[in-house]
Amino acid sequence: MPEAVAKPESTTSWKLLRRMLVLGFQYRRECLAVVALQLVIVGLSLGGLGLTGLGIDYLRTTVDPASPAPRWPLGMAPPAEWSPQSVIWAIAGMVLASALINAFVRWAAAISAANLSQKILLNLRAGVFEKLQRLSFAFYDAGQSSSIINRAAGDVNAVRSFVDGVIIKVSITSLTLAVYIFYMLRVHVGLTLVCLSTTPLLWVGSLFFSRRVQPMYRRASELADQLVSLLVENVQGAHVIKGFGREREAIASFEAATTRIRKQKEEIFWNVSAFQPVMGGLTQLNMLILMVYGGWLVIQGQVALGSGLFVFANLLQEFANQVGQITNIANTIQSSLIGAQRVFEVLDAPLAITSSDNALPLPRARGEIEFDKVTFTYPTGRRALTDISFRVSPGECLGVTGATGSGKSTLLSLLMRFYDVDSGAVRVDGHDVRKLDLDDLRRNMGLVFQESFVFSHTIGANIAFGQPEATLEQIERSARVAAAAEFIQELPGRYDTMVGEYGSTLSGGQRQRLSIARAVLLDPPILLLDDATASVDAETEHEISTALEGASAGRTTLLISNRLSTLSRCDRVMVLDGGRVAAIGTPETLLRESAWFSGLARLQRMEEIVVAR
Ligand SMILES: Nc1ncnc2c1ncn2[C@@H]1O[C@H](COP(=O)(O)OP(=O)(O)OP(=O)(O)O)[C@@H](O)[C@H]1O
Repeated sequence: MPEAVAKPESTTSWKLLRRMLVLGFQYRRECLAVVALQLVIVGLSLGGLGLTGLGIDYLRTTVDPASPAPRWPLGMAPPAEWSPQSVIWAIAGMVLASALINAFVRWAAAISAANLSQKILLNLRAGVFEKLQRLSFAFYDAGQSSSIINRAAGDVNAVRSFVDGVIIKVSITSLTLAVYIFYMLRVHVGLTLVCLSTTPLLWVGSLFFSRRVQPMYRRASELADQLVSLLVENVQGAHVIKGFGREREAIASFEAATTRIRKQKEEIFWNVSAFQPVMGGLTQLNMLILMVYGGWLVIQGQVALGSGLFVFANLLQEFANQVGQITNIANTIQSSLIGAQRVFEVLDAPLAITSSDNALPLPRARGEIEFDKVTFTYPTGRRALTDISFRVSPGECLGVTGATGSGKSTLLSLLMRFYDVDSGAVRVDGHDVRKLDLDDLRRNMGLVFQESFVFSHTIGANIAFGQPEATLEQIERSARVAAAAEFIQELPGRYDTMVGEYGSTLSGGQRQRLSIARAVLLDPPILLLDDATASVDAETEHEISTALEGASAGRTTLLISNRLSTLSRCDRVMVLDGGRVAAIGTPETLLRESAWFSGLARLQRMEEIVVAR
């Protein structure tokens, strides 16, 4: 079965949640450290608050000796000879000390939370990137590259936020709420129960909110994909856009895409911002209850003014803040669920093309190639090859020609095992490629693509891409074989010259020769050349043909081309037509026997005559 991006419906939110909890469990030690520090912060805040309440109670008895005496905790009662002013100074000093320690612990907590975030992000990105490297072409055919880029860059952030924004926050919030409730119950049980009676409404509200915004977050991710896709297309196709004077339309479509994102974000924002005041309003209701009922309890002498009502009011406010966090947490859960789904789709995509457990090693192939009744259909359902059979002997050069879309490049993809055949077999040295070790198989082949891809690195690093440890001497030798040495010598930094992104500072012919040098450096027994001279002028064609001749010497070569001059250098030529073999033989035989080949020859001779005139 080809790899494809799994359907979103196949993964329920519960399954995703469970998976992310498992992921969070991997970081349990770091999470526990962050939670522990937060608990110290809560403890210090409560300590400071309790001390302030005590100070108020002390002041009250100082002003009105008939009022209830403050209850000093842990034998903290000040010596009788201390003046009221000294006692207040002592209490204020302790409040300040606890605030300073609190600030230090907050700093430590922020650092450990940031470290944890980065660690998770790094691991997730590495995991996704590694998987992307191992996935075969069927996966890339099925998913848009921009969506894949977004998953590795942005969505991993959403998954990370589940650990630090949900798991840790839920732990902190629930522990903090528990501590607050315990403290409030100690002040007065009845007052606590009455004030917190509105809390279930908050939970129902959160549930409603999360159901409402989940589809909005999913849509926002899709729109972000579309924007990246548009951006990539516009940057890569900048020449075409300028050439056709379509800048205005390009700008308009980009603006439309950003507007769609803005509107979607606005919708999310409106929902979040409407939800927060509603939740806030509910918690303020508690304050009303506190003033009426709590005030009565103070008048009755059942609750102290400072360590009772004052502390309680502050706790209630903090309680409301913590409950307000539930909105943020619900919000983060939604966005991270969507992100997680998209990241896990990549991580879970099955690897369709892998080495089997008992794969045969192939250190160095002799170079025999055989296609035996091969039929192949792309994952999109497009049949590309039907019942193809041919053999290439070691050291032989087979030219492959045929109309566009006749299946030439597909032959190379099957040889490299970018895809597996539907039926029949592709063999190298008599072994079915599916039975061979995949790395060994690919190491035995040098591939030059139709579109040569050059990395934004130095010329030398581009040639040594398949063998980074290659010496400068080896690199120079490969460049000479590929007829690239001459133009490289003329570059300002020679082999250390940086080439622009996608090789934009090189001509098409130069890029092709770099690719040939890159393939030659590996010294592969099999060379696969995909239409290297397709879109170059006669002079460059000559240079590339020279390069190809040098490169293919002593190797089995499959050379795709529609140029007669290139094909005539091959031992035999195969003509493909609609994914089938139409003819195969020496160039001379084909000139007589293949209508397509003789037609090609006629056409190109006419071209030469026109050029000569
Ligand atoms: N990744 C793909 N997914 C689906 N269909 C594909 C894919 N690549 C190629 N095809 C289709 O398979 C058929 C054979 O394509 P292939 O690239 O092998 O032809 P080709 O002879 O090399 O063409 P050209 O000379 O234009 O490069 C074409 O009809 C093409 O549209």
